[in-house]
Amino acid sequence: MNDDQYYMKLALDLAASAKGKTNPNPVVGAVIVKDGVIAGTGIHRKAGEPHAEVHAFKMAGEYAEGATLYVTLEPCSHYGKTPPCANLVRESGVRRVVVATQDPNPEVAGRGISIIKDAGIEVEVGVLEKEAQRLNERFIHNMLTDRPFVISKYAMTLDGKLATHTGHSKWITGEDSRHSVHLLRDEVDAILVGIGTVLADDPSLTTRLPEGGGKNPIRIILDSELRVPLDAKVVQVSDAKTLIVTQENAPADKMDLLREKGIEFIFVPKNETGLNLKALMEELYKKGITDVLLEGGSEVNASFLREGLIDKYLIYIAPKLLGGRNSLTPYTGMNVDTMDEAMDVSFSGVETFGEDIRITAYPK
Ligand SMILES: Nc1c(/N=C/[C@H](O)[C@H](O)[C@H](O)COP(=O)(O)O)[nH]c(=O)[nH]c1=O
Ligand SMILES: Nc1c(N[C@@H]2O[C@H](COP(=O)(O)O)[C@@H](O)[C@H]2O)[nH]c(=O)[nH]c1=O
Ligand SMILES: [Zn+2]
Repeated sequence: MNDDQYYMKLALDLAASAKGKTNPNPVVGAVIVKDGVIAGTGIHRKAGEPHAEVHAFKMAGEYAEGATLYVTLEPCSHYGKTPPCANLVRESGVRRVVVATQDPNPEVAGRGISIIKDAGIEVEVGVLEKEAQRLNERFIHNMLTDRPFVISKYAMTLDGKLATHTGHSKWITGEDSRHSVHLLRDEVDAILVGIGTVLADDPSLTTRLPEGGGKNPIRIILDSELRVPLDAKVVQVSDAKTLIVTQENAPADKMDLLREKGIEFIFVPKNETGLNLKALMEELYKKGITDVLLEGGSEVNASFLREGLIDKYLIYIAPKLLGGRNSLTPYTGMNVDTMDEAMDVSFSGVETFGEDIRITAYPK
């Protein structure tokens, strides 16, 4: 690893410490190095607050003169909630700027780099670019599609079952896995399940971290016939906000009852295969939802898979075997006739949580 990679790795680790806290903004880390000594570091902590570069320059002070700036995302060039970092960099006195990856935000998209280059400052782009893009996969997806980043997460036994044939599923995975799921919930804007899971598990879908803290994502329930029980845990909005996705012609009196309990509704037209999920995703993004943790169940998983709306897979596998002719599998209802119609993914990593493993995969 050369010096540039060393300092960029540090900037990436700094950025990653704010993962899930800066939505809808990306996470960004900045490191200023002068004569081989780190003179300033900065991270973007929250949308609307100063950017990473601002913190780093404040800390570096006059050491910025003749220094090198390492930043995990191209310095911004627009007036969002904060002034453009590219101007700050131009006036800072730095001699060299190393950028991990360009900012795909159409407001920036290379303009930040040009402003800095035009000022005669040496700029290098692409150091640890893959790592930087993976870290901001959610933000990059938002900028390229104007849709939330959808993570399909489920827990299954070694023989691929979500529950026994009686529907019993508590628990498939152990404490460590379930804790990591709550860490995921803390990071995402919304969690989405189908009415089937609500009826089967009566889940709370809240974030419960033993260390406390953590925020509750917005709970989105796909319920086109409005079958949700009035006493379901997800209807208790004191815990977390709940959005029910249903049809305009769902029973009005039940909708009124639920509205009185603080439930909000999104109406999405039904097409031949069910609710129009692409339209739903676009609508959710307009409401500021930048990522969705899809927690099933098997029918909803299958419909998102069929629509090509899954952007990342987090699959927990427990060292258990259930068998069962009718036991639920992760994408029930998604059926193809021959292997060449299979949906391909690429495995990107395997981690262990207690006795379980978690596979991370991406659509091909
Ligand atoms: N059954 C299992 C899971 N089950 C996930 C269910 O779909 C549902 O999200 C849970 O019941 C959520 O409950 P609550 O929100 O915590 O009250 N998920 C897991 O990671 N492991 C399992 O063993
Ligand atoms: N967080 C971040 C950047 N984020 C960029 O700026 C946009 C948000 O601008 P604003 O609304 O002013 O916060 C965001 O969409 C992304 O393009 N840029 C940077 O130079 N450094 C940072 O630390
Ligand atoms: Zn900026």
